[in-house]
Amino acid sequence: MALLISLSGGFGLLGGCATQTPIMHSGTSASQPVEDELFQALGGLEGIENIADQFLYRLADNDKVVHFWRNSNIERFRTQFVSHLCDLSGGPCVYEGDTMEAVHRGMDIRQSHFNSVAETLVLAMEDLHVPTAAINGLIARLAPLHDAVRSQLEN
Ligand code: HEM
Repeated sequence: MALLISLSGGFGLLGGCATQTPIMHSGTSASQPVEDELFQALGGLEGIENIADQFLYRLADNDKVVHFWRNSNIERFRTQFVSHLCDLSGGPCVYEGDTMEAVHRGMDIRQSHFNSVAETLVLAMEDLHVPTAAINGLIARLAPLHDAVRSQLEN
């Protein structure tokens, strides 16, 4: 239940992108922000951090998939996840972690696992009253990553 929280020592202590200066996309200037509507609709960086935290709280209660994070550094995951969602939604972050394929290789993620993680993310956003259009917008940007995340096994 409180597995993830105990691993991380409490979310209140977690660091995140907000405390750092976001890395701007190359080719941009202060007068030409790359932030798009989806990033704004998600509540900006603070909103995305809240989404990541709520996602982790819900994940801790999700017996179908929580074991995948058993050996993970949750604070690191949280930082990278925020950066990835910020980048993906058009915010001023540059995700510099490994590719989705490399990160998830060998985890044997099945379709049911993928669906459960996606559902957990949607429920987390609903908890926070993120507008439905923004939820759908983020899911639409995550969907193309499906094949990179999922194992090749058909199951
Ligand atoms: C579109 C869907 C997904 C996206 C965009 C995504 C994104 C990410 C990101 C950005 C990270 C952090 C990478 C890093 O540490 O550098 C990560 C790590 C991780 N993801 Fe996913 N993920 C997705 C689906 C899933 C699913 C379905 C599972 C399992 C059922 C999963 C399990 C994990 C685990 C366990 C880690 C931590 C790996 C570690 O500790 O090194 N992910 N994911």
